[in-house]
Amino acid sequence: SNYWAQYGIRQLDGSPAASQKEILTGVKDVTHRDTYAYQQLGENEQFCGMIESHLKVIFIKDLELAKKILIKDFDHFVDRRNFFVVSKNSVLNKLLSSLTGQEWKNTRAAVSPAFTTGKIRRYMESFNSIGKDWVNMIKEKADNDSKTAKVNVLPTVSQFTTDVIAQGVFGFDAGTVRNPNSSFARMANRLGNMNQWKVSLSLHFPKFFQFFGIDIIDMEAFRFFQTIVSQGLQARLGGDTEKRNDFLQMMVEVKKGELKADGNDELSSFEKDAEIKNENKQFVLTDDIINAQSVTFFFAGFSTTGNFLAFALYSLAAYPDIQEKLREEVRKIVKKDGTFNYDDVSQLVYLDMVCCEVLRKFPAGLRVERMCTKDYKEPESGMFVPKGSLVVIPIKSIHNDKRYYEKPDEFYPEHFSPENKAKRNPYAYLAFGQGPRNCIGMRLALVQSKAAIAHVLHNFRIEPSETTKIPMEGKIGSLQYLPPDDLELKFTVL
Ligand code: HEM
Repeated sequence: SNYWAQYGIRQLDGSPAASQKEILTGVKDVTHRDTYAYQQLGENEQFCGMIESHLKVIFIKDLELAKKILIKDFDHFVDRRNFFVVSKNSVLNKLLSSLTGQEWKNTRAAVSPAFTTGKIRRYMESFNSIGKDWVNMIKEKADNDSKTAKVNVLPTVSQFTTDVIAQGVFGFDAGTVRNPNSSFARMANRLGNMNQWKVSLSLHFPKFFQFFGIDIIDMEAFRFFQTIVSQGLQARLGGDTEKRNDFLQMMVEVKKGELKADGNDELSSFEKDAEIKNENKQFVLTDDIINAQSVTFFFAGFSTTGNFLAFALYSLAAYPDIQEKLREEVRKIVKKDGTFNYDDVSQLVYLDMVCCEVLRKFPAGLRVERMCTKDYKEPESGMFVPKGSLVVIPIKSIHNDKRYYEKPDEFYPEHFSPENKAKRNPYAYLAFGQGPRNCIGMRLALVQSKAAIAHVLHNFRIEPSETTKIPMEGKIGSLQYLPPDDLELKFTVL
């Protein structure tokens, strides 16, 4: 049926790119349809309608429309679809990424100060100490003569990210770099790496999952972290007076009204507004909400950051000249003891260009999605978005559009030179989404990853191994873009 015809909107059928059967069997993902729809729409077609199982979708191609949805008329598009709607577990519905309406606004405002650069600075010490342990662990694996280690990239980077989360969120030394089988690491992997096929099915048949009470996440792992968080919170709220530098500590400070953003400039105007609203509403940050936000790190921050690092190391191995240039930059700021200073790392221009280019080519999230919560009419384009429909902004297609990027098929950090960046429409770069509901962990993810890359490049030359496929193709799975499981690289001690 042609649902969108009643609103005078062109309806596009995405099934030539991915049939319902291919999607349900996990061979393809709805985002294959995004790529197809993006190509089907003409230069001047700004959007179209699509149907995705039970969802009515408005698919956006035009960046001005994207801007209206993400910022100017955000009021109509506050919510995201709830990935965990199928779950019996109410705490999952309290994740920042799933919350809706006013409750989302309050929670976002309450936890935002914990994600400003001033607060992330607190973590730099652990990025350095974990980074050094990590580099030493890789060195121990290197062959005595050739000084080369073959590294299975994904599990290796996740040792780093696991310890960083354990330390940064829970103030807990998980020791995964030293002992890759730590129970914290096993549980983090179980929680962070969801069964893609199950997730994909749940998106199509939420009612079925609800009816049979099927959980899409690993509940045992989930309870493991809930227990750690509850105990940590109680200790910090109770007699534990030791000053800690972790997320739980900041949440306790929020609860007591002690945590403020360190320079107001760092908060977006939305966050400032929300902060004021928040005081009026007397929003109470309950232990349940804190608990849920701590677990968010695993869903929203764990595999995204690990995958980003894996893609970054792969890109540097595949482009030795870029690697060399970056190593020179990194070595200018390394301190005698092999660590890095927060401000120095943040100011490296080429490192930032390389990271942006990695995220342009390999965006962890393939779409920005917003649920329309009240009917929306955009007068210039004639676009009408009925309440209850889903707006899709295709990140990967926009990142590969020649109109915005000179050499979309190449790995070309110059796309993000200060001059090129200044010339480009900012909405053409959506790796972390945009607007009030963008990625709250962006700064944390970038600083942590930049520290990891700096430690690796200072100590190793990275090269493809015999088994590394060039060019690498990412795997597409339930709205995410993932590196291949068997990505292997050679690390040679310098
Ligand atoms: C390279 C790593 C990462 C990438 C590429 C990434 C990407 C994204 C994207 C595309 C979104 C959707 C934004 C939108 O809808 O406009 C998002 C949301 C989110 N991210 Fe990240 N992310 C990363 C790391 C992290 C980390 C480390 C955290 C730590 C807590 C995090 C927490 C979140 C949360 C909580 C949301 C939902 C925000 C809300 O609904 O208010 N992310 N991320």
